Amino acid sequence: MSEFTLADLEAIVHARAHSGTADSWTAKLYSSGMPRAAKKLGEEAVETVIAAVGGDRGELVAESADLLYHWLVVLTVAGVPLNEVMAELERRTGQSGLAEKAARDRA
Ligand SMILES: N=c1c2ncn([C@@H]3O[C@H](COP(=O)(O)OP(=O)(O)OP(=O)(O)O)[C@@H](O)[C@H]3O)c2ncn1[C@@H]1O[C@H](COP(=O)(O)O)[C@@H](O)[C@H]1O
Repeated sequence: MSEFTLADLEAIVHARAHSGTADSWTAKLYSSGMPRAAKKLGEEAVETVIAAVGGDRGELVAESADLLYHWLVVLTVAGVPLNEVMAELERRTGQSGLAEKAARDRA
């Protein structure tokens, strides 16, 4: 099992985004701004869906990696730290998704 975490990848993305290096995809995408970064994220999301529906495990793993990487780039462009998303996920751990939806529907 890999011990590499999303926090590790976030640190790499931050460093590369601000590196100004010409041969860095991250730096290129970061400097092109949110519309381009978000478009890439959307493409990777669709490719992940296609892989999931297609039932190819290897493709699903590869597309999921593309998706998470591009999601971290979008968070970086937006200035949202991964930790903030993790805190929101942690906040939700006390409640089931169905209970949360029912509470919203009642409101
Ligand atoms: N995890 C990734 C990662 N996943 C995907 N990609 C790049 O994302 C780009 C777009 O992926 P696509 O599958 O859409 O490829 P494509 O179809 O050729 O792209 P388009 O021509 O459609 O834009 C490709 O250049 C991929 O190499 C990534 N680029 C970087 N990382 C991580 O970021 C680190 C720093 O990378 P650089 O910033 O490039 O140095 C790397 O060491 C990795 O850890």
